[in-house]
Amino acid sequence: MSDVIAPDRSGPALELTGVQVRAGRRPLLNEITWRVGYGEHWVILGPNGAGKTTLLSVASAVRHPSAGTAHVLGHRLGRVDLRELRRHIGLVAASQRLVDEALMEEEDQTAHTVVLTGHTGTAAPLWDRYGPAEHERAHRLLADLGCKDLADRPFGVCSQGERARVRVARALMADPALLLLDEPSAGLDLPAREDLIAAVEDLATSRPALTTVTVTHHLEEVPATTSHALLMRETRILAAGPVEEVLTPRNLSDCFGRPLHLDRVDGRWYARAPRI
Ligand SMILES: Nc1ncnc2c1ncn2[C@@H]1O[C@H](COP(=O)(O)OP(=O)(O)OP(=O)(O)O)[C@@H](O)[C@H]1O
Repeated sequence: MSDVIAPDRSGPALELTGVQVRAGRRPLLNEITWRVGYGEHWVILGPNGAGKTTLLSVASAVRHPSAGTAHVLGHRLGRVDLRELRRHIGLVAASQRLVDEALMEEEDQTAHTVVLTGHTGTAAPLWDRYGPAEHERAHRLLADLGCKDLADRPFGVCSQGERARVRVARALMADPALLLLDEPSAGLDLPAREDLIAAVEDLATSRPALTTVTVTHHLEEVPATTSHALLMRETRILAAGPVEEVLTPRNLSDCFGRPLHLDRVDGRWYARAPRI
């Protein structure tokens, strides 16, 4: 019998207790205690080098803590096959090569093909593994992300904004319980950013069981459907909890080390530094 593991929904989606991550002697994360319930939508904010991506690497079952315990989808890292666990986690990160985009461009593969590769979690398509149901699902996901017209377009000619939404569709192909987005709007122009945010907000409604964690540098990129926020500074959590309690001018000023004003319009946040 294979060791297939499934998300355990009797507890939280993520539970990190006293987590430390070191690279050599250098601490990258310290005393991280964090709990994410199923169906919650978190944003992680913090200055460059605070440890946000390192935290996502633990949450995505890519990295073990050096100390402390991390449960991901109810399974303790260190006691479970990480590759099996990662089948239930969708990760969209500009820094990671999840799909061989150069090969996709070279071979004129379509956006639909890129989404299909999410089914096998491979960098290139494995055609004998995709039946009519997978093809149909890839089309549906492109439609869900507001880009069904891209299905037959070569991925290589898609704009950065279109690629960003195709990557999210690809991450959803394996029907993950947890979707992690690391700076999904990086490099997008204003309309492309807004389209991506709208697509992520729609997911919160269309997939109520999906848990999401988004890392971003900009308050303007925080989806209105965000339920919780975590602020990091210098390897540690500064504040974490319901978004209305955490995203305050005082917390943000402490986090980024300068006075900041914060506005909220139609559910979205806008931050700016006052002129001194
Ligand atoms: N393998 C490693 N060895 C040594 N230092 C590392 C390693 N990985 C990350 N770091 C350092 O750890 C710190 C935290 O990195 P991380 O990428 O988690 O920060 P971040 O908050 O995501 O930053 P940014 O906003 O700039 O993307 C950085 O100073 C980085 O240089």
